[in-house]
Amino acid sequence: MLIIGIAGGTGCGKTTVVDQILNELPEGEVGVISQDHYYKDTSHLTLDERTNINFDHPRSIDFDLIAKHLKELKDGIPVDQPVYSFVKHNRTGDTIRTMPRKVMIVEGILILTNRELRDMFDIKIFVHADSDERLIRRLKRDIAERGRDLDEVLTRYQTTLKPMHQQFIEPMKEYADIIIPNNKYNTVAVDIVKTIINERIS
Ligand SMILES: Nc1ncnc2c1ncn2[C@@H]1O[C@H](COP(=O)(O)OP(=O)(O)O)[C@@H](O)[C@H]1O
Ligand SMILES: Nc1ccn([C@@H]2O[C@H](COP(=O)(O)O)[C@@H](O)[C@H]2O)c(=O)n1
Repeated sequence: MLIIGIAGGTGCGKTTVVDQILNELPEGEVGVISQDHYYKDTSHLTLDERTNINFDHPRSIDFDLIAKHLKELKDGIPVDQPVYSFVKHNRTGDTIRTMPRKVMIVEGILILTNRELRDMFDIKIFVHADSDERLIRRLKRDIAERGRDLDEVLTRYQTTLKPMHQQFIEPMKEYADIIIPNNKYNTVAVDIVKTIINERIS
């Protein structure tokens, strides 16, 4: 199994890059684990308390479960990724069955901060977009898809997202084998990653 880690700040385009990679590749050869599914269970907290969680700090992520699932997939065992609601700030109780594939992509803002995961990745990719570009994309996406308003996104950006990005995410570029500039759609870089994957699955 080839395991590819794709990191980068919120709104840099990780999910979009993953979709572009999957597009045109034979179905059933590449699987995806998304860090967004692995925010810790917060059922013991009120909605107000959950809203105030710093979701850009590594402690908000259940890295042990990601590593366990990745090991199981390597051993050929299917796993059930939790489904997460960005509206309720909690797991929904549902799961998504994920089958082992020849190539597994693990994507998320903080995945390179975890040593155990980093060591499991054969290729580490960092997707870069400038912070103003990322904020604009995040605003549009969170208002359209994640039940947020302008004030929520900007307050979270100033209080936690920006400082956590500077402290934890940006320094992870040091570990990357490939940095994809993604201020604009970068089809050349996506094609290079696709070529690497095609070599592995053919
Ligand atoms: N290169 C790009 N240029 C313009 N918009 C983009 C680009 N990549 C992604 N987007 C848009 O920005 C938003 C955030 O992208 P997404 O892939 O969800 O980022 P991430 O997963 O890194 O948070 C989405 O609405 C997406 O359509
Ligand atoms: N309940 C939550 C959980 C996380 N976030 C934000 O999601 C961002 C990471 O997801 P991307 O798809 O953008 O990579 C992260 O920056 C968290 O602030 C949230 O808003 N609410």
